[in-house]
Amino acid sequence: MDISEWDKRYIEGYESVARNIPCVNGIFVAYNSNVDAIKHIGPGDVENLLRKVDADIVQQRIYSYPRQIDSPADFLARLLIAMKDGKAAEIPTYSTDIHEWLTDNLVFDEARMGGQAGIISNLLANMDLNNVIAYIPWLSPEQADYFVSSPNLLHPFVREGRMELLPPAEACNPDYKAKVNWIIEFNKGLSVKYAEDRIIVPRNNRLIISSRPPWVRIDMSDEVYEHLPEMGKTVDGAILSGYQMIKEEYEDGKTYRDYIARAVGAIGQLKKANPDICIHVEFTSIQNKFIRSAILNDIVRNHVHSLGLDTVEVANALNVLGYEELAYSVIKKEEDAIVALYEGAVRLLHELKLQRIHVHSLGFYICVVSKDCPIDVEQHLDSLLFASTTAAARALQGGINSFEDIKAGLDVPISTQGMDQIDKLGAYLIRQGKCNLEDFEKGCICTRNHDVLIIPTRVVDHPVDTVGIGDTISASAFAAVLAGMCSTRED
Ligand SMILES: Nc1ncnc2c1ncn2[C@@H]1O[C@H](COP(=O)(O)OP(=O)(O)O)[C@@H](O)[C@H]1O
Ligand SMILES: O=P(O)(O)OC[C@H]1O[C@](O)(CO)[C@@H](O)[C@@H]1O
Ligand SMILES: [Mg+2]
Repeated sequence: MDISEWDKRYIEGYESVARNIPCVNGIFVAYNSNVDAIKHIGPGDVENLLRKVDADIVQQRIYSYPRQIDSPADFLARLLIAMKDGKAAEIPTYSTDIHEWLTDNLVFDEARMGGQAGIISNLLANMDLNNVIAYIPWLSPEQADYFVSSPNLLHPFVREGRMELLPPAEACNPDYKAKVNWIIEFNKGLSVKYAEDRIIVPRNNRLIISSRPPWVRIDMSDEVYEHLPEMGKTVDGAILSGYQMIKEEYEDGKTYRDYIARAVGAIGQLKKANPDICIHVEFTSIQNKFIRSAILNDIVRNHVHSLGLDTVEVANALNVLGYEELAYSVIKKEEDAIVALYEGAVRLLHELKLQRIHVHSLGFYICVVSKDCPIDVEQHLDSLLFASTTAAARALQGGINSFEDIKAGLDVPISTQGMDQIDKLGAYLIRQGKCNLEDFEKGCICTRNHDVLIIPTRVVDHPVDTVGIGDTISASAFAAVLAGMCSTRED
């Protein structure tokens, strides 16, 4: 398909999802939500920060590649690395020192809802989904204020053994504090002078400093855990995220094993009263390879149906699953990186026994689905096109406040770079005899072992923010998949 044909197919995708979305009963969303303190850095900002630290130490830190932020030099090292490559990154910090240093030295531009579960809950509620049940283990009054106030977005609260669903502001715990992450957004073309070097940022992206205070636990109160089957019964799917915060060891003697077991138990509880419930996990950057591996092997494999992630995260996942070479080919900037990405997605689908894996990249998405996924390839294609439209609308407007807002995404141009990338993949697949030109051009490739959807996406030249666009893509696509399943059941 050329761009004008894709434009038409995009409208069909939007209309089909708009028709079907009302039949989704609901989605359960847990665990992570925080306040994102967003700073768009401009000319001179990084140089100012660099003047406050020892340049030699920053240089050493660049070489040592800190996987957690303990000092301003660690922060600047990871910021320079992210800016040089235009790559997204998320690095944890376990003390409040860096937060205080940033507050003293940078003024944030805006504070908004952050965390996959927070962003996704608001998006789904604003899309008018019938019923969004959000569960945030550390829901504080300040955090609750960032949730949209809407009757279709509720949070469980157990009173005298009975579960109630309440607006977040009524379900929060007044003793809890908000978790605040700093988000440093940098724009394509920004020039930064560093020692003898000059960095020119190749792509708009962001660095996240994820605060990990000791009270953040990926868990549930026993009461809510016991009532999960009740909640599972009322929804068609669950979107789970935040596992990146699991630590190897805790101050009180607990270990990652306790939290992994509980996470798997929670999925089991949701499935108890609703064996057909479809579970999506939104992956993210996980610096600790041991935890990354445990999440994939012990939570995702065998328990989860659908996984959403960006290209760096595909490489990271492949890396800990023993596919180091393929992981390297995904991230090195060579001609065949998209082929490696496709091969990697296929590997992950089968290795992790998923029904669906959705990889989002700038300019294109690749989704690989198993043969037993209950909707057909055209419905999968609709869901991806709908997700790209929703993401473009968010990048353009900074948020989605109603289903109607999504339509603006249809006016954002389809990325020609994305088209060029997928043409490379098409040439490879056709050469390998995996599909013919006609199927490839339609975006749907059916093979004996799985089906593959590949679409060019809409890219906004000057996005309001980039943080949270991936969450928007995965959640809107997943909601659309559920809508496809419900409409298929009703037919
Ligand atoms: N300007 C843009 N226009 C449209 N989509 C974008 C734009 N910038 C980024 N994206 C999409 O957003 C995704 C970012 O996902 P990810 O790295 O997971 O971020 P986050 O976790 O913050 O949501 C990219 O993979 C790309 O598909
Ligand atoms: O790992 P954490 O602290 O939950 O942070 C997740 C981060 O990812 C995002 O959800 C974007 O995907 C941010 O809004 C948030 O700061
Ligand atoms: Mg993401």
